[in-house]
Amino acid sequence: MQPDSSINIISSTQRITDRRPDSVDLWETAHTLGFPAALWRLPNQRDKHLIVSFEKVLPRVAADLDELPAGFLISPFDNLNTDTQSPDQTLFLRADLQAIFSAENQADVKAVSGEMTDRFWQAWHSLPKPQPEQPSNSEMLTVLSDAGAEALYVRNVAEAVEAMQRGEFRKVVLSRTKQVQFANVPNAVTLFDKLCQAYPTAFVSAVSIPEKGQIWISATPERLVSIDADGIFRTASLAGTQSAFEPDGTPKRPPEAMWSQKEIEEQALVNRYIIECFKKIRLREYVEEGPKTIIAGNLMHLSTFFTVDTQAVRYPQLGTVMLRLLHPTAAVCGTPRDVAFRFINRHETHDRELYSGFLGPVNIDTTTEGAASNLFVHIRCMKLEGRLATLYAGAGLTEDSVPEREWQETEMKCQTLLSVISK
Ligand SMILES: C=C(O[C@H]1C=CC=C(C(=O)O)[C@@H]1O)C(=O)O
Repeated sequence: MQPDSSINIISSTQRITDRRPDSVDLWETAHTLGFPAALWRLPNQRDKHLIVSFEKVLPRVAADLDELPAGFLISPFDNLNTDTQSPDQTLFLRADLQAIFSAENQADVKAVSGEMTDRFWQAWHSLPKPQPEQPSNSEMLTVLSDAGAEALYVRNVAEAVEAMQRGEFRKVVLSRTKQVQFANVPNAVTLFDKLCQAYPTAFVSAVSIPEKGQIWISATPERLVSIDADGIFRTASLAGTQSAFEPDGTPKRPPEAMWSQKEIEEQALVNRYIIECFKKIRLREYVEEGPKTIIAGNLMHLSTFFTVDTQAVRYPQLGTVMLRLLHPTAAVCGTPRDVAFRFINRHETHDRELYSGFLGPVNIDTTTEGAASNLFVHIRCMKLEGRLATLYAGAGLTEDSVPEREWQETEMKCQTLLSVISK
């Protein structure tokens, strides 16, 4: 595809200056100007991507993959398509400036020509010169104690179990938060880079939302909806959790993992939820693979993979339609969905905000083959507000759940980020 003449591109042969911007430069420039930015790395890929939106207050849009221009979506959990009161709650970062960084952190940048782009480059030129390496964050992170948190969580799980034993619903995912304080405001790009290195199979991202004063950072293992350049649709069900390590620290072998009946049932419910969504649109031509044990950082899960060739089934809008039907899946909400959603709202005392929503690039050229959209469930994430980080973790409950074990599971999930950002 030929680049548009109104887009200026810095390529390896065409530099606008003697210094080429790296991801920290572009992130910091966006931050200085109050522009939203998203930085991400797709699972099993090396290139990192960054977009900057020149809209300081992000538009709330319908998550329509067929209509939206290139950009990045990030949706709250509390964003049900049946909620007619506030139907469009997904935040959209339009790709006004777009950069791809190769493994050497060399940028190829493209941006639409105009006043805002000029302002951006001026601000970049005025950035203070790169500082020597900052000290690492180790020993500079304090976990803030929340005395009643465990007791409250355990009580809520016990109530959920009783409700499920009475037959009120089959599954619910209850979450909690854990707060940590950095001694100094951490560099989001450094945290992002550490996560990329630690978790090559995760979707790793950092999203800066200046209007909220928040940066969300995550390393999620859960794909929600992808449509690649050839029109291949992908989704997956993910549930069931155990440590990826033996008590002596040796890594477990995924094919030999043992799963309890509770975990098999918990994942089967997510699977059934996805199949029900296909049934609603009478789509039978999906390929289902699994369940298989997968590694997600320090943890293992059960996952089933679904693919559909949207060209073969002549359903080009499948991604958009399934996104509307799937979110929030039974991996973060429960079944039946609306009953579980109400239980969560009645029992969780924190606002989930963007945790357990979805996020990812839409209509972005990720390869030479054309534009693709890749949306993930926003788990294994934290919200950064200055020096304060709030980590979020949930556990899928069934009538067989043991409350204290579920609390332990959320602790392990918090460790996915904590063990990396504290190094
Ligand atoms: C809700 C979360 O994880 C979900 C995804 C995989 C396994 C899960 C579980 O075993 O409970 C959860 O359903 C989370 O990490 O906050």
